[in-house]
Amino acid sequence: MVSTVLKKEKNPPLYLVKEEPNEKPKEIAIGTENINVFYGKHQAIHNVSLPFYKNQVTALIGPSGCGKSTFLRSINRMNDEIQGCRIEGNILYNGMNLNDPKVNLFEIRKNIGMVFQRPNPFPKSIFDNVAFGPKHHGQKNKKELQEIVERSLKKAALWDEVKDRLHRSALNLSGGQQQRLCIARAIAMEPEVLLLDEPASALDPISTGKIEELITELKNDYTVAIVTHSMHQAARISDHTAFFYMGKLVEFGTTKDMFTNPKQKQTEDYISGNFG
Ligand SMILES: Nc1ncnc2c1ncn2[C@@H]1O[C@H](COP(=O)(O)OP(=O)(O)OP(=O)(O)O)[C@@H](O)[C@H]1O
Repeated sequence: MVSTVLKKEKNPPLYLVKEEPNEKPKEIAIGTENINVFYGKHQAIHNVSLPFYKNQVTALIGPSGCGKSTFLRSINRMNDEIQGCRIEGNILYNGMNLNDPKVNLFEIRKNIGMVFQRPNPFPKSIFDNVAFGPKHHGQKNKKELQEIVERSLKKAALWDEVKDRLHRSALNLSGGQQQRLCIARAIAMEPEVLLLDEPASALDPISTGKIEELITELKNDYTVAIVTHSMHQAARISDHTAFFYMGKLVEFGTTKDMFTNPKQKQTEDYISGNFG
């Protein structure tokens, strides 16, 4: 006789979490070791060690002011641009410590690209925006530049929309297109790592959807770290999630574990909206 077990109907899940990442050996593309960041006397980041796995998306989440952007900016030394900001600790990449003052900042930012919250295209043509980085790194060959521009715009899922107006101003593009252009501009440098600081927060839902789809595609070629306020977004697109609170890393794990079985009470409170 076949017996049927009636399972109690569960509440619908809060977040649609993407499936577990492929269980391939996890190579670390870049990692931080005991990072502390200070703005003058104020310590914004406390002792954060975090791996970023190759070809995976890692989401940095946490309440406003917890230090997500500060931490993200330390990875490619963008905080160096802020007066009074000091970083301690190691940023390990290809056997180097990027936090060594001797490391060339130009090279760091070539390999570790960054896209900010507000799209910030240069007041130049679409073509010149994408070609800007390679030109400054010495690429003068016109044909090569054309190829780089086309390849980068294709990877940023923008080519079809702009291929007939490459020499018109980038400022006439929509906000969502401008943000994909900024991603194309970062990709043109052929980085290994892409740091995205709330790249969709200024965009409408359709453009946000396009950026999310794009990030999922980009991880085939790049390692992606993304700061997001949207936990739905983190759940949808990331493989790993790091939860920050008051400048400290509270928990890090696969996105599935973090959203379905968080280990720390603070993480659970935050993702279930019972924070504060
Ligand atoms: N340029 C700066 N100068 C001085 N303090 C700063 C600077 N930028 C950030 N801070 C401080 O560092 C702490 C962390 O800020 P940060 O912007 O990194 O947090 P966040 O988690 O990214 O916040 P949000 O989600 O609101 O963007 C805050 O206390 C903030 O006031």
